Amino acid sequence: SSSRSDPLNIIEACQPLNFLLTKVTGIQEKYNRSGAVGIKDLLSPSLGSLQESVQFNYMIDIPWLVQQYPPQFRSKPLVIVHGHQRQAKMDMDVAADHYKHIKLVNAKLEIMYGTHHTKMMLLFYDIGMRVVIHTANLIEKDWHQKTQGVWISPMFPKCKTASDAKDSSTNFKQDLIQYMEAYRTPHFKSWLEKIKLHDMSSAKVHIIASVPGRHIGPAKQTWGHFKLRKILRQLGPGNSCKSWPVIGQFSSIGSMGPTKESWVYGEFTESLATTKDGGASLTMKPTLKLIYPSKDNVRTSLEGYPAGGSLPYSIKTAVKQQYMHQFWNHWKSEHRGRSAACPHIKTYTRSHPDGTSIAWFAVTSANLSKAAWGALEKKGQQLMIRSYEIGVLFLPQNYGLEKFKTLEHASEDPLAFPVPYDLPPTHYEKSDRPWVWDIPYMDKPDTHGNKWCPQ
Ligand SMILES: CC(C)c1cccc2c(O)c(C(=O)O)cnc12
Repeated sequence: SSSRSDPLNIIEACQPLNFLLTKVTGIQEKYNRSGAVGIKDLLSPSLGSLQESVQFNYMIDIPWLVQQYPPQFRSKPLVIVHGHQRQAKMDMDVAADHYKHIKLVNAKLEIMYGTHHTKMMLLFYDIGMRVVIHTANLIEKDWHQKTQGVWISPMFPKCKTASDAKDSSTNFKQDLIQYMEAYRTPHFKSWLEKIKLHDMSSAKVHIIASVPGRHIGPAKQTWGHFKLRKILRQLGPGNSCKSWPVIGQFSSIGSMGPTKESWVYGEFTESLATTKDGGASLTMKPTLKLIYPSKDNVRTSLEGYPAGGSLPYSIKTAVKQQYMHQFWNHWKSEHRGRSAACPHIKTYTRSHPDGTSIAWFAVTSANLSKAAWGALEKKGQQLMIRSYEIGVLFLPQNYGLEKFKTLEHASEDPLAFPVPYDLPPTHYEKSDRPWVWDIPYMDKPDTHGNKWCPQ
């Protein structure tokens, strides 16, 4: 249909960046009408005649997920890739038993505390396939009143022979195949054969992924923040951006070590600050700005304190890293109407100090943690990663540009980048505290008049 709300029109209107936010219940419709999708839009018949799909995720409510598929696709073969073990794995097996079209694949997690965070959909149609890389769990509340990110590929045409099925200039297909091969599971054999028969030359993003392991040699640059460093070294901004702040935005924080140089303002910032051919560590490190909801951002959000149930920053970790306070900035998204839609999206970017342009942008499942991005061990010889993560990196030259203007400050430019939050970021006040999920908040009620008493 020709209506703007038809899912295919939403997808086509967001080309060539194809970066969307999820629809939010309870904000003005104008902020959901363009640049936003719901899960039913992504699975809509108007995007293609679905034959089968693969859902990679962390939290999956199987009955709810099945209901998000349109009736005519609801019994097409569905593979769910998850990382649950022990009781949670058994619970998944029981839930899936009720559906004969569903098969479960259990990702190997051989390093302690690793999780399968990756959120990706492989949608196979009659004429081709789409890849969706996003940040939302497959549970209702992740698609209700949060800010989530979605990158959706163009339709990748199915080819008759593998030689017709080209890759993109960003090696998207090769990197997707390499990521799936890293699961080392025979269940992926048929999917990998199918993927190889698709022409992915239209993909304009780079894949930045993580797989569990102690990666050495070339593998050290294949995953995590060293993959980002490798791409930025080859194709990143020039030295003109040396003074531009690097920005991280996420929904959880791991243990960063005893000082800022231990990891976050050490190896991690060095990767975010990498420029083409110029050594990031040779000259001064740029300002690091971290966007994470304050206690008041959560209290005044649409969900109220319960939004904090998806912001699992623990007090025992927070007390060990008070030095993080210098980096905190509010969650603020006035220009997208989402200041009250707590972020579950994770993004990383490098922005001009005035916020009018950015040098690159990444959206990913990876929070601010060594488990997700990797941490150097053995005198820098190996990069240890605990979890599966996947994200996409947008570089301006893949769109014929030097830099991206930001949509917030250049609203008519079709190539202006739709950054999900307001730039420049707003630093916490002295009295602000980062949201911590396992301590009580009894002083002020939230938007629903409730307090927060976790136990
Ligand atoms: C601490 C763990 C169990 C947790 C709590 C709340 C929300 C979480 C979440 O949203 C993810 C994810 O999205 O991958 C992953 N772990 C989450």
